[in-house]
Amino acid sequence: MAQALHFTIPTSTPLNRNRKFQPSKPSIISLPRIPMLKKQISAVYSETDSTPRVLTAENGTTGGIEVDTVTEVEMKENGFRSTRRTKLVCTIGPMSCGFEQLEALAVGGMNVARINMCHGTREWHRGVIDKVRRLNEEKGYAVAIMMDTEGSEIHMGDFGAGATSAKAEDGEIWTFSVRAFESALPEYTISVNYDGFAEDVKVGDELLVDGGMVRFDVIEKIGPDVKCRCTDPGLLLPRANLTFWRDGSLVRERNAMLPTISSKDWLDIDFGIAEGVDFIAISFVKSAEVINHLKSYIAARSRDRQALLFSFSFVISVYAGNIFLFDIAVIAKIESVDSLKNLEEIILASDGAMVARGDLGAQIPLEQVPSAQQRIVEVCRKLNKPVIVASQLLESMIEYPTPTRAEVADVSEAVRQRADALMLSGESAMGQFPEKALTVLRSVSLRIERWWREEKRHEAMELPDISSSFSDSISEEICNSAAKMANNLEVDAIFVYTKTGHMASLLSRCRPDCPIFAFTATTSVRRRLNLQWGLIPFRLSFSDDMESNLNKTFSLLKARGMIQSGDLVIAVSDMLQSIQVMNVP
Ligand SMILES: Nc1ncnc2c1ncn2[C@@H]1O[C@H](COP(=O)(O)OP(=O)(O)O)[C@@H](O)[C@H]1O
Ligand SMILES: C=C(OP(=O)(O)O)C(=O)O
Ligand SMILES: [K+]
Ligand SMILES: [Mg+2]
Repeated sequence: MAQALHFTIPTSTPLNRNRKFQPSKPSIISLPRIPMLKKQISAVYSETDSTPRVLTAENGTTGGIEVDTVTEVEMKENGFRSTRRTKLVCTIGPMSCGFEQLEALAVGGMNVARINMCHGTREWHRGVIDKVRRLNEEKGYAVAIMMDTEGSEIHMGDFGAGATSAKAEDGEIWTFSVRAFESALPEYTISVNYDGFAEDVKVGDELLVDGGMVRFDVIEKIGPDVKCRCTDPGLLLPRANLTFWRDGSLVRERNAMLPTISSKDWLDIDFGIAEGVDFIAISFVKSAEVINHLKSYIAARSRDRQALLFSFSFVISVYAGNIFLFDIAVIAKIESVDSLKNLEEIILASDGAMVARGDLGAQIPLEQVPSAQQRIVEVCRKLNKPVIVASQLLESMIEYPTPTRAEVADVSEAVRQRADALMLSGESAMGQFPEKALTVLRSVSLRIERWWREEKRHEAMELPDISSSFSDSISEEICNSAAKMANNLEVDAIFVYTKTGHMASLLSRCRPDCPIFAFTATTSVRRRLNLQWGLIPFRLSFSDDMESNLNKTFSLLKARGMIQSGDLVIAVSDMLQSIQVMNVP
């Protein structure tokens, strides 16, 4: 196959009023041959019915194009230039787990549904996954699923007997105990999940619940029980995180030696792999090692699963660095002192990161959280990994229907930093107003993005070369150039035809002014792209013939009223590494 960089370059200056031009003959810059593994996409797995299927441009499952119903409506109403670039993650809990509630969130712009394995039963988690799947299949959404592990840090247990919270008042004496309680807890008693707790704490230590939402002084130790006096009153919520401090420093004793992935987490991970979740988020990551370990585990398990599903000798692993079609992306949660120390190596090893400000704010002084956030977002952008800003974005909306001004300012700061995604936790899991909270994230994102775009005040970020092969370098250069051209020519959209999503993510990394339409042949890649800034993922079966791909796309999108004749588009593809500039015919 031709290894060429195709530039279809306009003869006249393209920036006239209606940005139309007469294309000249394409000028072709020849590059050395690179093995492109063109045939390897010949078989892909259709996830809707568990039967392997051959997808080609001619006999694709739909012959059409799949896109979110919400995106489609938004694009028709506001024009695609003003679609939302920042993606939204919602934690699902008792207030959002019904089918109608999930649908309302999907309508409201939820791109990823997160289930937190700290809470709920296996049956409950499976129920949520099934409902999201059904929503995708029946209503055309591409909501991805993120499973968030519990991790082995110290936390309180449930209250038992259906109690959902307890109030600790100033001066009250509470017992934190490692005993196993059969039924309801005695009054003023909290169970602790970590057996070494009673040994590790000392009289005089300060005990912080949920990073300081409630504080206690340790006053006495009696066997498995630790008696504490409340010094800062507040609400105790089930499974809240516990840290203890001595002489102003976080105590990291034997608990620092707890494995990042506990035995319960491994069971949950097996469950996530079996269910085919899109993302697994790992709590309290300390180093890159654990991420590498998990990734090779997932790869091995996915291969087993593939072997099971395919008794035929299809080639299903599609070359893209080391990405497989069944791969589950691993998200490193940055929420500890160690994760900040090893930030670059952790991000490099992961497929994305989360600024988990809840626990992070319990491990470093609160006033250091904003700069840590800025640094994490920046490192992720440079290394081309999606980043989620999480926790307390709209905390007051758990109880109230409108956010505080400060919360809106916090959300807009994350949008201004151009994080890939924002996340709701308690607001959507157990708050009174999940949909309203999502609406606030959506409208603040849209407004701030537009404001910054119109003012052209984004400082350009120096993006380092990240490719490890010559072929990848070509893709990277193409994407950097395409994004720059898109801004200079003020094009309406960038189209990217991508098998693995890699080329789409490289474009997203450049944060261009226009939206990026990402066409991919597989539902799982499409769902995964839903976490990345500025990407509008479509499922489309396409071939290696760019001309026919473009014609097909134009006619399908035009038929649905999503683009118009005359719109100016830049198209790039990872099969025929090329950039083309053209008006929609
Ligand atoms: N599956 C669930 N079942 C019950 N409650 C949940 C569930 N998921 C989340 N929650 C509630 O929402 C709150 C916020 O969610 P999240 O931030 O994910 O957890 P945490 O506060 O434990 O870190 C939790 O403290 C819990 O009260
Ligand atoms: C997102 C976080 O993790 P979790 O809710 O699982 O504690 C956090 O700590 O901010
Ligand atoms: K968790
Ligand atoms: Mg956390």
